[in-house]
Amino acid sequence: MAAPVDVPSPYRGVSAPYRTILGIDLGTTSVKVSLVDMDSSTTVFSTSRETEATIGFPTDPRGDEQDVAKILTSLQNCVEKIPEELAPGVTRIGVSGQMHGVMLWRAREGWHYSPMSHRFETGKVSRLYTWQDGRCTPEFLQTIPTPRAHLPVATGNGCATLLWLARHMPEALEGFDRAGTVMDYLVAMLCGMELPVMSVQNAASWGYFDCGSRLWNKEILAETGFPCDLLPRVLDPGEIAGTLRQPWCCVPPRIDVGVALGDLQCSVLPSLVHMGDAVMNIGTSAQLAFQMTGGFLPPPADPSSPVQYYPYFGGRYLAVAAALTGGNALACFVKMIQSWLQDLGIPSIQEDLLYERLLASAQTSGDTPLTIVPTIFGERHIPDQRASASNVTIDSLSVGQVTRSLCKGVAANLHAMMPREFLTECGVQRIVGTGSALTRNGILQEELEKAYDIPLVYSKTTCGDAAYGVAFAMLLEMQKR
Ligand SMILES: Nc1ncnc2c1ncn2[C@@H]1O[C@H](COP(=O)(O)OP(=O)(O)OP(=O)(O)O)[C@@H](O)[C@H]1O
Ligand SMILES: O=C(CO)[C@@H](O)[C@H](O)[C@H](O)[C@H](O)CO
Repeated sequence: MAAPVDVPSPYRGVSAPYRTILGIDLGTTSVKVSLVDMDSSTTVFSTSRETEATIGFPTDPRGDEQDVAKILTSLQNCVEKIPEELAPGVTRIGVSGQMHGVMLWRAREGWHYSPMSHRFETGKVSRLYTWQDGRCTPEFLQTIPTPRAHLPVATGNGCATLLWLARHMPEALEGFDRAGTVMDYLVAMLCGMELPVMSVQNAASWGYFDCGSRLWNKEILAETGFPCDLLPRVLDPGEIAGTLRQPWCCVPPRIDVGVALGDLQCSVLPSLVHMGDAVMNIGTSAQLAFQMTGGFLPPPADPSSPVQYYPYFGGRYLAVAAALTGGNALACFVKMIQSWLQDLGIPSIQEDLLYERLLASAQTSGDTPLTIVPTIFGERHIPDQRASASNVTIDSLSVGQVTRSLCKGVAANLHAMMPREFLTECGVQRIVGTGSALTRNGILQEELEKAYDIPLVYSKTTCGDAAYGVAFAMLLEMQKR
């Protein structure tokens, strides 16, 4: 292991206007960073970048893979934007991000640090096999052992992906001796850790993890030839994983870094302040979640149930409808229009402008009989279902009507997974809407309000960001100690 680099003079004895926690979210579409003031819990700086990390030709046609180097570059470009006067005040780092996914790296060769630029570069790493990866078909899932866990295993879950790779593409595992989510890799890199650690939240999202005993199902996995040595040690949410070894971009060294958390738990935490509230977060995917009372124990695994119980904070659980269909359905529509324009030799239109025009035409189109089921990625409880359109009439094909029915379809899909009646029976009286795919889309808001017909309020501040949420989680943890 390399010796820690000396603290450069700019970090010595500098006082900053705020003492802050740096929250990082490694999302599927974008990375976000938030500096949260420890006294007021407010955001004093935030920025984000689209990673454009998706690889065009994955190793399996049903796969969904991202380039880890692009994610790291986008993140460091964000961190470098932290204003000079705020950087010395960073006292802790919290990391959250896309759950379920898995990447591999080689110990001591997984990254390189440049003492000149204070930036890292990726070394010997695999691609990131994301939560949207579809190679573990229902047929494949039937051939793998039943886990001893309350969460069923679905395609895109880390352990299922590793099992698939071990069986069908063993060369993809060769040369690697470490694995984790991309967030665990980042934490290991920042802290110079020989072995990565993972939180209960992300371990549960990989499958084959028993939240009760906090143990991996190693004996079950070992029988299948699964490389159990790759499974990281598991910590509780809020625990410290290590210490930042070197100055990183503008962030001073020797500050604590928390074990990486799930984006789902972090994005709902700041908004779930009242019992009786549920949080609806729509980013690349969509989740509707509320907190179960202390002492609640989840029922045994039921893969056909659209509601699952995810580990939250302090040993509690969240009831969650985690739809694979969210902003990605609209993003797919936008990409389709752009590629049609290109194929037809018509000048392309900027993405943000296209969203603006589509949403404006849906605003004037009013209701429509056209029905779109937008489940292009299937859903975990119905993996074979794909998107479809019905009730297509000659006068329901305007761009505004198609956009509106797509939004209506995203709302209907979430409502089918966790309907209004389920929420009210569980005491939910209000929904807090967060996530940029929801807060930027007035049509989606209208359609959700119609579908749910219970008060829906929107959190337009950064409170709904997982980057803010993970910083907030660390702040709560510090206040407890
Ligand atoms: N200009 C825009 N106007 C409205 N919606 C947009 C616009 N640009 C992107 N979106 C929506 O936002 C979604 C991406 O949201 P976001 O950046 O929050 O993703 P993310 O943080 O990577 O998601 P997640 O946290 O789920 O991984 C896209 O899928 C798209 O539906
Ligand atoms: O959207 C994601 C990443 O960008 C996922 O991690 C989801 O937020 C979510 O964690 C999942 O669908 C819950 O099971």
